[in-house]
Parts: sequence; C-alpha cells; structure tokens
Amino acid sequence: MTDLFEQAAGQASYSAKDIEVLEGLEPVRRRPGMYIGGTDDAAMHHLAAELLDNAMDEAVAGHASIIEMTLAPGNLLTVRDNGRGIPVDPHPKFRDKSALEVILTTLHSGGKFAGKAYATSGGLHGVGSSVVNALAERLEVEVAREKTLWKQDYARGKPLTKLVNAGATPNRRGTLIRFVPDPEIFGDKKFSPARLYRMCRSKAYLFRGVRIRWTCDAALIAAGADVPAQAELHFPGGLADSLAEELGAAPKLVAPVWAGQADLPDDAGRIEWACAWLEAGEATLSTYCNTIPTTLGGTHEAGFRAALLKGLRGFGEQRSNKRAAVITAEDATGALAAKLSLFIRDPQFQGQTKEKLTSPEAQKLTEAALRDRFEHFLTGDPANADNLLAFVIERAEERIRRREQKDTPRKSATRRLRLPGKLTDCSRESREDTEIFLVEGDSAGGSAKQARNRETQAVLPLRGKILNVASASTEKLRQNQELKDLIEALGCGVGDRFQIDALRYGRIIIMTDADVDGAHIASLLMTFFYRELPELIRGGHVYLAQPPLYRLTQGGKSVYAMDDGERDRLVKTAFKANAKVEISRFKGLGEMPPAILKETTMDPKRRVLLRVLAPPEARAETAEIVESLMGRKPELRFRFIQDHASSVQELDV
Ligand SMILES: Nc1ncnc2c1ncn2[C@@H]1O[C@H](COP(=O)(O)OP(=O)(O)OP(=O)(O)O)[C@@H](O)[C@H]1O
Repeated sequence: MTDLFEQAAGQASYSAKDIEVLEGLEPVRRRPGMYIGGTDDAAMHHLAAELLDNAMDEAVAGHASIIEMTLAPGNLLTVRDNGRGIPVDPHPKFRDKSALEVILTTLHSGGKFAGKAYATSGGLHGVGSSVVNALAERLEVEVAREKTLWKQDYARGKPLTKLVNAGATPNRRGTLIRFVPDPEIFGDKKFSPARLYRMCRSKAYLFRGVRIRWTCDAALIAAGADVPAQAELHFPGGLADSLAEELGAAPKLVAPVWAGQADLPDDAGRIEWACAWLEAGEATLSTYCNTIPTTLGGTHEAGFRAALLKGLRGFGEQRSNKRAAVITAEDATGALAAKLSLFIRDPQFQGQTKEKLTSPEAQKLTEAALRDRFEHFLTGDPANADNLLAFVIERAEERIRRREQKDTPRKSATRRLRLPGKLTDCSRESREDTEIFLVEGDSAGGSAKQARNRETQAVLPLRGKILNVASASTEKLRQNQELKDLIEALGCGVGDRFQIDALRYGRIIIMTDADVDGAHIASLLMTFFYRELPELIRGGHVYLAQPPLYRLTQGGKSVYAMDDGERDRLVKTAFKANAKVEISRFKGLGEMPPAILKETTMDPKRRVLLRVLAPPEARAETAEIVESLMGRKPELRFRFIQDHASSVQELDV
C-alpha cells in the first residue's frame, strides 16, 4: 500500500512562489463575493447601499439633513449628502495622499473605528467606499468642505487624477460620489430603479431627521421603471408610518398597533419599534441596526422575541391565566407584522454585507428596553391585551394539537370535500408520505396514472395553460375551473378559508414537459402558489419534477438527459467511445412509456425534485421578478428580457 504521506509527484512545485499577497484593492476585484456577497444583482445593489449607508451615517451623526440619490441612463448612480464631506487634508500616515484618496483606495480605512467622529454608525469596517471604488468602471468624487470644492476621478479603484481644488463653493457642503458598476465584474446588469427607490424609502423611515431626494431619469421612466421621477422621502412618523404603509388600508388586527421609541440607558443608543398582530395574513419582521437592514436577524431580534414572549407570559400571570405558560416565542411572533430598529455603538455584524447582527449586548439591551414597555402597553389596555393573549394562546394550543395529531388520517377531510372528478387520488389516507402530481393535459395524466404508486401518489391533470393569476382579477380567479379543481384537490382552501391542516398531501409536485410550454405552465402554477397559497411554498410543500428530455442508449444501457448540455456531456462520458449512441427526444410526458416516467421522474427512490422556495430575506426581489415576468405590465417583461437576454444560452424557439 502506498504511504499517504509519501511525496506525490508534482507536489514539490508548491512553494513560496505560489503564495500571493494581493495589494491595494486587488483582493476586492479578485474575490468580490467576500465583500459584497457575490456578483449578482443583489451584490451590485449592495454598492449603492454602501454609499447610502455612509450618507445615512453622516445624517444620524447629526451632520447631514439631506441625501440625494440619482439614477441616470448608462447605469450611472449618484449619491450625495450635505454632511461634513470626506476629509481631504493629507493623511498623517500617508503624507503624499489625501485622507479622501486613502479612504477610496485602502481597505480598512475609516473614521468609524474609534467612535469619535460617529457614535452609532452602520459603517464600521472601513471598506465600503473602497469596495465601491474597486468595483466601479469609473467613479467621480466631489467634496465640498469649508467653502471649497475638491474633485477626483477614478477607474477600477485607481486614481486617474490628483485631488484637485475646483474652486470656491460658498453654499455647498458634503460628499458626492457618482459611479458606474464595472461590467467586467457585473456583466450587463443594471440597477433596478424600483429596488433603489425602496432602499431610499426604507432608510428614510429609519431616521426622521433626514430627507432623501430621489431622482430617476426620464428615459428610464419611459422605458418602464415603476418609480416616481422625483420624490422627497421624509417620514416624521418613523417605523409606525412604515408599518402602517405595509399593512395597507383597514388591516384586520388582533389588538392596536404597539409602537414607540426610547433612548437606551447609559447613552448606549436608541431603539424604535412598531408591531401589529394580524388576524390573517403573512407574518413579517424587519430588523435594522444603525439603519442597516439585518435580513437574517441576529441578537437584537432574539432580544425582541424574548421581550414579547416574556411580556405576554408575564401579563398572563397577572391575569392568572395558567394557559399562558405554554406560549413560545414562535407563538408570540408567528402572526406578527413588525419592525425593529436599534442604534448602538460599535455594532458587530456577520461579514461586510451585514445581514446579521452578532453584537452579544444587543440581545440584553433590546430585551430590557422592550419587555417592561410591552407589559406596560398590555396592562394599560387590558381589554385589547386579553384579546391578544387569547389569540396567542389559541395559536399555541393549536400548535400542540397539531403535533399530537401529526399522523392523523385525512379521511374526515376527504369526506367533507367534494373532490374534482379528474383527480385520481391515492389510497393512503394520511398526509404524511403522500403526494399529488399536477400534470399537463390528459395524455400526460394517463402516463402518470400508470406510472404512479397507487398508495401514495395522486394525479391531477390540468387542461392546458391555467389562468395567469398575476394579471387576473380575483373574480376571474374564483371562477376559473382548473384552479377550482386544483384547490378542491388540495383540500386546504384559499384566502380567508385557508387552513394548512386540511392540506391533503405532503408534497405538491408540478410535473410538466421539459420544453418551453411546460416551463410556462410550471411558471403559471408557481405564480398561483406564490400569490394565492404562499403558506404552501413557505412550508416547503411545492416541488418541481425534473423529467428528462432525452434518452441515450447504447447496447442494453440507457441513460437520461434533462437538456442539451447534459445530453452532450453524457454522450461523451457515459458510453464506450467507439460505438454509436442512439438518442431519442421525448415529445412530452404523454409519449413517455410509463415505466420510464416512473424510473426517471416519479419514483421517490430514484427521481430528483426541486423544492420551490421564496426565502423571506429575498421577499422584495421575488415579488419584483414575479411582477415583471407574470404581471400586467408588458413593458416590465420587455425590460427583463432586455436585461437578461445576454445570459440566455440556448433559446428554444
Ligand atoms: N458621505 C460621507 N461623509 C463623510 N465621511 C464619509 C462619507 N463616506 C465615507 N466617509 C468616511 O470615510 C470612511 C470610510 O468609509 P467606508 O465606506 O470605506 O467605510 P465605513 O463606512 O467606515 O465602514 P463600512 O466598511 O463598514 O461601511 C468613513 O469611516 C468616514 O470616515
């Protein structure tokens, strides 16, 4: 046996010369993912967020009151504030460079480490501006300080000019940065006006002392951008206003909104919150620290949940309601729409994208600040608080009941229901381990029926293209026979009558042909679930089957390929090199022999399914994509196609 520690051939060439030390901004361009989380759309928008965060820090520190964001054609974005202006004097350590140039060209340079120039800032790593600069094809900076205007231009992180004194500017102050993200890094992705506008709005809600002026060039509006050309965003009502906007007119609430703000003890910072318990609808919790959206939550969120839980339990004790002891944090916050914004000194986040707050003290600070206030809110309005407590206890008891009945048969539900005639149901009664295949048309339905496991797999054939729910009225939707059948077969109802416990199958599997029409039908169905039954997606019940498009055979051996790429790869790798490989293309599931459909697509032991997810942290992006692809505005679709056409590799026409 060979010794694993024996020197392998070629290993000797691995030496000091292989170890690189990247200089200046080179690491950012080589590994953008580490700084902005990737090179996708979200990452490119992160560049805008970095600049907006810096301007917000200047505002929260009390030095700026106005921020402007301007989007122009050519993916040119400008962020400007009327703060102190980035310092331009020579830096004491790098005498030949201004502080401005050091900030824009050196990682980990900044004024937010010591907490002298800023108290509770979102910036802390000293990398944001230099990362934007490194990943910008070009960047211009203008700083107005002490009535003088300074300018400097950069390309891909390197200065093109010296910092120049551009003359007197008696009435101007602050920083302006204008840049174009580098196509070498981001391809031809373009800033989404809607996304930037949303970013500005949510920032303005987080700090009452700022006015954010938004401008979107007329050409972008004409091309379908769904934002105002100009807006001044200023929300004196803070998070309470933001929550009210999110809830819309006349929301059905269990108790009045609980909102407020408070300074933390010992000058530790500030906290603001707004909470509404919904009778029905989607629970949402958005948290922020120093105006940074912490989409993955973190310690402040944990403190918030603990405060609500303990507050409710405490109130239960006061009311001698023993049932309150079973409440968990999940019960207390599961039907909650809430916003929480914390400002603290020296926060710690996970990574530069700052999606999660990790400062340990934030948990205690939040819990301590909110718990008593919450109990106070409850005891101050006992009638509504009793309602809320009863509502949460009911959720808790239902959770316990569900757990106890986890595997109860669904027979009773079936009896009550009128099942659609074309459903071929499975014989097992429990929801666990059963699944329903939604297939395209009767002939595919026929194959699927023969290929299925009768005990656990049900089949519902749908006729042709279902209604596009993203552009249909609710009335039309209610009347649509295919959708009615689908909802009846699922058993869980929809809208106000939705009841997850009545869902008749554990898995809902969309099984359409592996071609353009099939993809369209699958998109329509996913849109339907996303819009009308989002709980099923959230609960991980919705899947896409992955039927093959090709069968490749040589001698007695067959393999299957999902697309042209896989076909070409398998032809080269799966067979003997010299003999001919037979390739057949399945016209559709209906033409596929049942045995093959079973083997490749339906048999739980051998198939591959894709689970359909809509992660809460990407809620806005998912909504935007669904709206642009499936919504009522063809111009958004046109724009999406223009934006993404270059990433399409094979167009099936
Ligand atoms: N708009 C601005 N006004 C005034 N000073 C600014 C502005 N933008 C940046 N600065 C200064 O430049 C420094 C570096 O900014 P940079 O964005 O690189 O990092 P940061 O904000 O300190 O931290 P992070 O990397 O976490 O964002 C800041 O700390 C601040 O001193």
